[in-house]
Amino acid sequence: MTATGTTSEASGGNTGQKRVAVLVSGGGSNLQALIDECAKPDSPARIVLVLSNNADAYGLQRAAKAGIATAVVNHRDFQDRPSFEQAIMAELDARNVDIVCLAGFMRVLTPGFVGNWHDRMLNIHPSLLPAYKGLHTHERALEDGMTEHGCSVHLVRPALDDGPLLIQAKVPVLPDDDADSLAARVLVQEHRIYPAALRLLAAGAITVDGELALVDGRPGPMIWTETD
Ligand SMILES: Nc1nc2c(c(=O)[nH]1)N[C@@H](CN(C=O)c1ccc(C(=O)N[C@@H](CCC(=O)O)C(=O)O)cc1)CN2
Ligand SMILES: NCC(=O)N[C@@H]1O[C@H](COP(=O)([O-])[O-])[C@@H](O)[C@H]1O
Repeated sequence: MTATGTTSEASGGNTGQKRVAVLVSGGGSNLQALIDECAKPDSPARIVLVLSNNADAYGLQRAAKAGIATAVVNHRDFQDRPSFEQAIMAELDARNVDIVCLAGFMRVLTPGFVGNWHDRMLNIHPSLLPAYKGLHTHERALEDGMTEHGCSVHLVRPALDDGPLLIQAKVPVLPDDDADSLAARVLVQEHRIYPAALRLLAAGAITVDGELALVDGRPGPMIWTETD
């Protein structure tokens, strides 16, 4: 387990902002969208940690370039998920994190960990949930001949890709699409809805009634299209 700090830690930042940790496993393009959003002067959120289970995740380099503290907690270094997650919790607690964002974090989290972050942990998923939970979503949508696809931001629950939906964006599936072209079209929308969802949650605009998210008091999810 390794961690780095930054000079921005000393500044303490704006005390009114929610302190956010982003968990990544790969390239971190969604992380970059969150970094760019939180760099806005009116952001209600401040990213204080980027943590990865993969030391080679490019998302860690994105964080370092932005002056954000990083940590690596490699799941292979632990005998089981609870001990892996205990190490993650220690990093989050050390930085007084308020909100966790999963951004291409590719480990299933246990109910114990998820319970610590009830209604305070977001995930971005590359499908129009509840359709296509799990992995390989674009391939499956193409195999099924879907004409519409998209992405979702949801509050994380123990059940995979479940939980109250905050924002979704829809894209057309084009006749000549393959998984890569469809993924690229969806990713553009992921980079729009994830920052917007984090801003809403950090600003206190999200309430939850059972398993229904209310966005600014209105039943969610907000549904966006490419032209909104
Ligand atoms: N309890 C929850 N944990 C996680 C959720 C969630 O909604 N509830 N979201 C995922 C993100 N995710 C899809 O959005 C996802 C990530 C990983 C997997 C998965 O099968 N992981 C395997 C390992 C795969 C690998 O290492 O390549 C595993 O953990 O054994 C499914 C869905 C994050 N966690
Ligand atoms: N089930 C989780 C999942 O599939 N998440 C997906 O991983 C990609 C991460 O890209 P990024 O590292 O460039 O943000 C994103 O497309 C995200 O929706």
